[in-house]
Amino acid sequence: MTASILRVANLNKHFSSDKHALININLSVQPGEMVALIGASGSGKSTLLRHIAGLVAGDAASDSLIEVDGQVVQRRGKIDRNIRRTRANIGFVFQQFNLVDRLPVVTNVLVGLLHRIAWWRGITGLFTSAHKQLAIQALTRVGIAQCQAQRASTLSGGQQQRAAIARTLVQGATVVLADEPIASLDPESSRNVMEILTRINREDGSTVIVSLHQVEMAIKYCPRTIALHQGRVVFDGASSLLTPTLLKDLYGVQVDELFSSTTNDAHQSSAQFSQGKTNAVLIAQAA
Ligand SMILES: Nc1ncnc2c1ncn2[C@@H]1O[C@H](COP(=O)(O)OP(=O)(O)OP(=O)(O)O)[C@@H](O)[C@H]1O
Repeated sequence: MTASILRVANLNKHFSSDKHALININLSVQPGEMVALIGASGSGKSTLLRHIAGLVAGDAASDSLIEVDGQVVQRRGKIDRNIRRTRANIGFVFQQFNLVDRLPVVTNVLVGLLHRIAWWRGITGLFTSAHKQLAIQALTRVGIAQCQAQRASTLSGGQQQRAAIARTLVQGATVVLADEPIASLDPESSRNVMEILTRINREDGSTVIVSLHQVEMAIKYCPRTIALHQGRVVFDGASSLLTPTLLKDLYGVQVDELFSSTTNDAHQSSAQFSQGKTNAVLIAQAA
């Protein structure tokens, strides 16, 4: 059996005594999987992704462990001291793109190399022409090479998100964590970004974990879905098993938040849903 590329064991996170944001999370992901993380607002999606990237430490009281590609990210609430090296393999795509507005797109993409090149080149901006070629290749793959010299602030939201994905490409990340990458995009740009993530997953074999509000996007693009509800994993299985009945069981009235009413994808998936069966595995629903 292949070793997991991501392992999360016994992860708990309290932000305060009455805010238990992640409750006993256990999961593993195999190399090359494309996994959706769904859940209503506040269910813990961002918090979980930030723990996986080692940006936030879990509760010290839990016997927790997060490993990416065999490297410890954090254990028992302590970020590993080799986190910089581990993070070089983890690309993070944010909802708000996290580009430097006043810098050219190509320079923003080159930031992805900072983990891999001599520190003095990074701080002086002395990237080699081979580095720049790499950045342009990445921009070509995401379809915005023509924007390379523009300031990031002049791009549309969808283009900015594609530049952010190009940054993870030059980084050579084996695991891409995308935190609601389409939440602020129009339907066409959303589809575009999801298609690019799918291509990276299929062509490069990168493992992609993408948090989404819209369940129809999870079903369309991700073979596996992990659903969170109030900090707990309540479903982990094939996305095709997610039916309206199951989602209603899992989320009650909050289920409406998981469907976008305006996109074609939403209409297609409701039709697809009405033919579906409710035979999925529920996890910890009673807990
Ligand atoms: N730094 C923090 N301090 C206190 N509480 C926090 C902090 N970060 C997150 N939380 C709380 O933890 C819970 C999970 O938040 P999180 O942002 O992970 O949810 P989410 O599923 O990503 O939501 P959304 O879809 O709205 O982004 C929420 O109740 C949130 O208010």
